[in-house]
Amino acid sequence: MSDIDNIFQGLPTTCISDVLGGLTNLDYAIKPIDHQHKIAGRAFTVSIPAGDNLAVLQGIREARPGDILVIAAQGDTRRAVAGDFVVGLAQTFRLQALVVDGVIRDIEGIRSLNFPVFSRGATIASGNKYGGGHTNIPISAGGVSIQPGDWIIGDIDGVVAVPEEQAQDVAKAARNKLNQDEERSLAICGDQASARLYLDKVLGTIPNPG
Ligand SMILES: O=C([O-])CC(=O)C(=O)O
Repeated sequence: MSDIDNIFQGLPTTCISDVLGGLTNLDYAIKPIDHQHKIAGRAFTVSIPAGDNLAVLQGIREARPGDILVIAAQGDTRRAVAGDFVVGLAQTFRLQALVVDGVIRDIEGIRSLNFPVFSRGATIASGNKYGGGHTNIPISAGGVSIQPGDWIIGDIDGVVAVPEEQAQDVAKAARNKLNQDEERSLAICGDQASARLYLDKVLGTIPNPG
C-alpha cells in the first residue's frame, strides 16, 4: 500500500480513539517492543488456542504484503506466540507488523530485525504446534472485535482498530482532531495568560468544582 492510499498514515492512535469514543482500543497492555514503531494497515486475522501457534504460521503464509497479522491468543501469557524466527518469516513475506493478544519471546532478536511487534510482553517458553487455530475470520483481540480487513493503527500509546466501513469518516475526523489539538497547544501552552483564560473557561463550565 502506498502512503497515499493509507488514510491513517501519520495519525496518532489517540486522535483515532477520541473520534471513536475509546471503544475500539485494544487492551492497554498490548504495546510495541520498539517505542519508535508506528503501524497503520489492514488486519489479517488469526485465532489460536492458548499455547499453540501453528495457525500463526498459516496466517503468515496466507496474508498479503502490508497486512498486519492480528493474533487472538486469548491473552495467554504462558507460551510465546512468536519468537525471532516466526517474526523473521513475517518480515520475509513483507507483512507490516504483528499484533498479539498474548506474549512473544526473543526480544533481542526481534529488536535486531526492526520489525514492528505489539504484544502483552515476553515470556521464555515457545508455543506448541499441534494446530487447532483459524485464519481470516472474525476475532476478539485485546477485548475488541476485529474483522479481516479492518484497519489497525498502533504506536507507543497502544493499538486501535477501525471497522472498515467507518474508515474514511474516522480518518477524516481524526485528522481534524489532530489539527485542532495542535492549534490549541500552540495557542495556549507556554503562555500563562492564555493558559489561565483557558482554565477559567473550562472550569467555569463545571457547576460545583471541588
Ligand atoms: O518457533 C516458535 O514457535 C517460536 C520461536 O522460538 C521463534 O519464532 O523463534
